[in-house]
Amino acid sequence: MSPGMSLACESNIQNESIESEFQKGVKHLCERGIKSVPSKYILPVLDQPNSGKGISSASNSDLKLPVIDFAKLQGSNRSHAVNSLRKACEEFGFFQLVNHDIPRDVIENTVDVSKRFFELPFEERSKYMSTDMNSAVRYGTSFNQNKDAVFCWRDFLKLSCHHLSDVLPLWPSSPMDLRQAVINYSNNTKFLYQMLTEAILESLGLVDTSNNKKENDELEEFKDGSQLIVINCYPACPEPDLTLGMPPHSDYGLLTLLLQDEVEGLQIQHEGRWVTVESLPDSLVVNIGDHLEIFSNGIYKSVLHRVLVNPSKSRISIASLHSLPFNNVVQPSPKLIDEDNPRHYKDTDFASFLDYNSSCEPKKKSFLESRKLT
Ligand SMILES: O=C(O)CCC(=O)C(=O)O
Ligand SMILES: [Fe+2]
Repeated sequence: MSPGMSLACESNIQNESIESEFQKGVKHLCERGIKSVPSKYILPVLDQPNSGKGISSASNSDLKLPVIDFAKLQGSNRSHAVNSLRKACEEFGFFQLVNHDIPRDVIENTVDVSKRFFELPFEERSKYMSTDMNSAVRYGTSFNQNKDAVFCWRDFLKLSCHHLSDVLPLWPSSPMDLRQAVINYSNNTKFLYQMLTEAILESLGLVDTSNNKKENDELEEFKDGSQLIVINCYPACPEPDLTLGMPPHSDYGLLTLLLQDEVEGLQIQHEGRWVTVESLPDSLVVNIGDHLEIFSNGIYKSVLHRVLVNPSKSRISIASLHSLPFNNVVQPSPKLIDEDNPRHYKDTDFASFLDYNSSCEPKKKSFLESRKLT
């Protein structure tokens, strides 16, 4: 072998071992004391958070997400709250949910145990690493670490909650209280999801509320859907202007309920601007996913959002993603289609979303775009 070839081999081996280090996640990288962002995480200038690209960042005082009071949605005279919900879903695709009734200790325990999970030694966390998108438990990094050319500044733990008795033994056994804390949290968010779904169907005019009857075939199907808990960890980043915690994306399912800690970072796209979502004490952030945009035949929008990282503080968020049962077909509600409002989307299902994700680098709303009828 010529000396030149041997050098080329060595640098390939070096590149491969650096690549495999990145696969271990951002927390692992930070624990090794980096002072700058490695090139693997540096976005092309136009995709960097402050590049503009025709979209400016609004400050918090500028614009706020609508606030929906869950207690009022549950009351007997709820038509005003249902109207506010409809407006929030039409105009923002996102809202803050207050008075949601999840006990404070359930929330605090979930955030606390999530932080402790990410503080475990890498060897313990890595037991749950899997590149299989269908795995019931998956510890990973970036957005789609099998495909992303540039990595984002996020590690995550995904826990499928469906069917709980089958998947629970697969969830991390350490920290010892993780399973119980996440079960409590997921039961609470499932209940909220079910109540919100009922109110959302009502806001679309799809539930017969006369005589206190709540009749709707879709309601039962929605209520019994799938649930995935995603715990996101965004370590403090030495150069936050060069990278993102999550790239602009929309969520695939029906509804996402998000708990963020006190560190802000989430931004949503609204009227051509990036709007920072305030961290309101005791609230949850709720957003419409692709499936609900399809089901509502485009009346409600699944909105692009992204996550900025912080120069000094690590951030935790916990997303509860709700969708239809795995094999169900998602289609625009026939009741929302008529001559004036033709069908805007093709049928889809969760499996085709996964296929799409495994076959290409997910870019922004491309899955939803692929379901649109022209
Ligand atoms: O961390 C956040 O604030 C947002 C997380 C998110 O968008 C997601 O998990 O899909
Ligand atoms: Fe999201």
